[in-house]
Amino acid sequence: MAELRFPDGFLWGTATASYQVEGAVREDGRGESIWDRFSHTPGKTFEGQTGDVACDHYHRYPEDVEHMARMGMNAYRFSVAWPRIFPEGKGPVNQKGLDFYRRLVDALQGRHIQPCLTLYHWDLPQALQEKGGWDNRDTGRYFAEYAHTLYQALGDRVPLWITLNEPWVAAILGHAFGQHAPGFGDFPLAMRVVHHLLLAHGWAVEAFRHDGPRRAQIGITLNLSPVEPATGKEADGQAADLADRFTNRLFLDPIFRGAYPELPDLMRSALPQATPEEMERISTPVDFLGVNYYTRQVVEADPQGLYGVGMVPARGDLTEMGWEVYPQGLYDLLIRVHREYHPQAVYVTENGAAFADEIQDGEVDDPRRIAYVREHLSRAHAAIGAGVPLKGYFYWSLMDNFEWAFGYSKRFGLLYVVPGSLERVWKRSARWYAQVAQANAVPL
Ligand SMILES: N#[N+]C[C@@H]1[C@@H](O)[C@H](O)[C@@H](O)[C@@H]2O[C@H]12
Repeated sequence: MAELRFPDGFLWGTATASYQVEGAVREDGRGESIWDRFSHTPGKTFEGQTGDVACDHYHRYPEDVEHMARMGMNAYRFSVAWPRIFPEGKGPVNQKGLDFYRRLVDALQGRHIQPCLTLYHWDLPQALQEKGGWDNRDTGRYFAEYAHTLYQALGDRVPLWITLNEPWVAAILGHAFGQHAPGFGDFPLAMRVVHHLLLAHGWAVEAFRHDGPRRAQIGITLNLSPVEPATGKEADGQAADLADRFTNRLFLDPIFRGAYPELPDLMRSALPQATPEEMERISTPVDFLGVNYYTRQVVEADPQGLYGVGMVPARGDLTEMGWEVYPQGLYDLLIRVHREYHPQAVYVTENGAAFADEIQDGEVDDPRRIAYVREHLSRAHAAIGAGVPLKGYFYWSLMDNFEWAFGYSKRFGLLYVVPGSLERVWKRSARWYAQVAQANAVPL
């Protein structure tokens, strides 16, 4: 059978995030997070749904690890809930919180699954939000202390460490558009948060270099997407360039080039005046870049749009999120970041799709998700062939979970989670992905 073989040692995993899967939000000393507060605020999430129980991964993780092992996964990307470790964001460590993640890492290692740990996937301790949150530079210092605590506790048992997940989303959706926690609609605030998140990243990498685990690696995960002009008109091209600067380059440039990209005056003036020392800190070298890829952006010049940029509505093969299925964008993106930013290594830390999955007689047939993953993996394989140092792929997500403001209405998982019982049911895509992982090859 024709197949695309991946390099030996390629990581095949799935990804989740603490607030989206764990539940147990009041258990074993966990403090409140900004997502607890946001999801319990009327009108913020689909039907007022919250992550209070989510997938109950906090208690069911042994079963979930067994599912991963049966799939033949050799890696698992998860995030640590900062409020489980420091209920108030700083101060005394909550030992029971640390113990949970020690048990999870033990279970993964027991099944030869490499842990890939994300330090921050948006669930900031509410106590820090009440001191200004990411608008307060001190939060970045507390983040570095939190990171250092985990380096000491889990060390080399975790080979891959990610400082931040999608800081653009945390900053912009959470502070400019109000669609995510903490729910502000203040663009200058959002730009200060961009800078403070980058500083937090730099301080955490420095702490890692100073006395973190010796044999492990650290990186950051960015949400990236190719930006294309709707037409060949110069104005649309300029709009695409600006959208690229405001989304992709806003983080890629500081981290890999030590400087922000050129931005429109209004946008630039909202960024704090960064000192050379701060930019050096932010661009402390990382071992890898995590890429979260879902779709491309098509934009046009639009005087009514943000900074004159209008998003062209996606057309064609759409997911339940309304995103265009565009596998070629993964290839284009991987080639671009490789050629322009030269990361030592790259992982696809998230790629996946929500479709209208239905369970019938205990079966979930999801051919569109199989096609989605097969097409994206074929582009990933081509990128490797073109020289991109791609070392692994994490499907988003292991299981259906709390999709932020969409609640449980969007199903991304390979495992179908039955409402109420929370029973996990393998979708057909789970069996297909298991074959890929076990063969280290994609069947064509
Ligand atoms: N939406 N969507 C799915 C997925 C979300 O569930 C993750 O938490 C984020 O890291 C990223 O946005 C991608």
